[in-house]
Amino acid sequence: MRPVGSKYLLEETLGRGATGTVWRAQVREDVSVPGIEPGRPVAIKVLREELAADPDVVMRFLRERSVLLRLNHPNIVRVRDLVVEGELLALVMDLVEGPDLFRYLRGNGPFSPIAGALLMAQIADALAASHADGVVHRDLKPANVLLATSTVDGSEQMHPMLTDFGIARLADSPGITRTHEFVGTPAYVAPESADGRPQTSAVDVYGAGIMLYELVTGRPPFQGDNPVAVLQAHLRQDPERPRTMPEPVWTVIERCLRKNPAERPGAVSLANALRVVAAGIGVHASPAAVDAALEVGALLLPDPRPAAEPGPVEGSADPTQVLPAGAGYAQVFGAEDRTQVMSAPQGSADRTRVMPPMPPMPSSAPAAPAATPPQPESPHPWQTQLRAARDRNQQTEVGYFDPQELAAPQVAPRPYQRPPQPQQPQGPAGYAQRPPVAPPPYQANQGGPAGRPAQPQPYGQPQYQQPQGYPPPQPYQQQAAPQGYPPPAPQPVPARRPEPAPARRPEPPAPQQREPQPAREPRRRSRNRMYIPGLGCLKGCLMVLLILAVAAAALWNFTDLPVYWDNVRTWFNSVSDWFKSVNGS
Ligand SMILES: Nc1ncnc2c1ncn2[C@@H]1O[C@H](COP(=O)(O)OP(=O)(O)OP(=O)(O)O)[C@@H](O)[C@H]1O
Repeated sequence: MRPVGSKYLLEETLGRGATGTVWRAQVREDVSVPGIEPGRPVAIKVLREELAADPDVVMRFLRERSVLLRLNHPNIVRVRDLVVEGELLALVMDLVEGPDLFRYLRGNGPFSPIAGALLMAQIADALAASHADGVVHRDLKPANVLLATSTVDGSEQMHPMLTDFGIARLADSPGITRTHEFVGTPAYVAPESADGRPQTSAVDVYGAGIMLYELVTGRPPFQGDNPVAVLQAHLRQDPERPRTMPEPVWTVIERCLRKNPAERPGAVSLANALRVVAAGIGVHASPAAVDAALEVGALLLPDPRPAAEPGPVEGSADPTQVLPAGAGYAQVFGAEDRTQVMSAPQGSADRTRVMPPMPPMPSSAPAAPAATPPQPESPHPWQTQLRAARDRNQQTEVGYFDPQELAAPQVAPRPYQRPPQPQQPQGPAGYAQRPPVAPPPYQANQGGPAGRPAQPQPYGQPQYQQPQGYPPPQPYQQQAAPQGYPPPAPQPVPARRPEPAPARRPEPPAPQQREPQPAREPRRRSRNRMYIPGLGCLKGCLMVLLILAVAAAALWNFTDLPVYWDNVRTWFNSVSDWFKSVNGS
């Protein structure tokens, strides 16, 4: 066993990411660490040398210590200790026995919409708690959700736990990232992060929307040949509703993926909405639950700022990590942004900006004032690290882009500012009137129990599993992609996945500020679809027989065939008569 710091012994590697290596470890017998029972194994994330050698990262590490240690929620992996010793930076966490969600998805295929919604509801709970504490995750993705498994009454249960809080921000240091780089994972990066606008907790809600889409379909909504293409898709493309996705699930995803962060729901309302959706799309959902699910848009309000928000923590080293009690935006904006320790040019935005200049977006996102274009710099050694061979393909990236392509920077960043304030309710105003709803529309493929309670609950593995028809893990397999970015996944929805019954209400119209798109006619299908093996072959055979019959009739009527046929019969009769006469004699 390898010692790390003076208190821990590393046992074995659990995995490696862009920011460090995670080890299974133990506390030395002769020391005691608050919160860690003696003998209990822990997970230790040893940050990469580049990070540990960066004085700015060390400074952040120390400053954010109290915040990271304070995050305490059933769906957040608890950080127990931060080690800063010599050249070593490490986070000591609770050890989670179980796969991460990325691996689970790759091995088991997508979740049913109900299971996906309930899983994301728990992750939204975790986000709500951290946002209330002023902490934005900034790197939400399946690889950062660990599934704690336990056996209850003989069945395996899973419990999602969000990890890597604050790590993206730690890595987002001037010594590590440079003017044209960003920290994040392109498939999950919010548009405002991609083009350098200020980031708020809405970036996490965007990431949650991407994740929900991926949980239910098996692939993220925006893909491209390279990171820039993916980021451009985040900025410009509207996500497309998959054919098989229930309407309420799509409503939630579409709202989370709004280009304008102010139009996205807060994490609290997202969690509530997801539970309402899960309760209303099951086979046995009551009409009231179905109705509620179809009206879920009305629940997706921007951050409602619950009354029980914590005030500023006395003595907090980094006030921007903590929500000022009762403070509005003006107060936060008016305060000096102490997190801006980066040596960015005056007036530049968060250095997480990376995108090349984009034409004005169709969304209502506020236009950015132009500023001095950043100066070119040579690639940082950190990039070399990122290009190194990895055993995973959902790496957090520090991207580097041609400065000529960069978008003009904007106002100073507020990476940890208050989440968006409540705005006008984003109710169903923008949606078509809902026609009368009869029976639950998603009965065809939902297996949820009747009236599933809208509350967090442990997930049994069977609930999540989509045992049939999921394509093998090609969508996630590493392909030749620059900088280790996950390659675009193939499109197919699992072939044998049952489809939901046709939607009972018209497609909601595209949000007002989006580019007009040709309306897609919902595919009409019989309500009682049944798959009969060999039906296609049978139809083909019948068709061939029909053609032969028509051809024979035509030959008979329009050619001399009857004459030839009479001749043949005559010859046949004379031959048979001859045989009879021979036999008779
Ligand atoms: N607390 C933990 N308990 C058990 N395993 C963990 C824990 N934290 C991380 N791991 C495992 O370690 C591996 C690497 O974790 P890490 O967070 O570095 O990966 P990552 O999220 O893919 O990296 P990055 O986001 O930096 O690209 C993951 O596969 C995860 O399963």
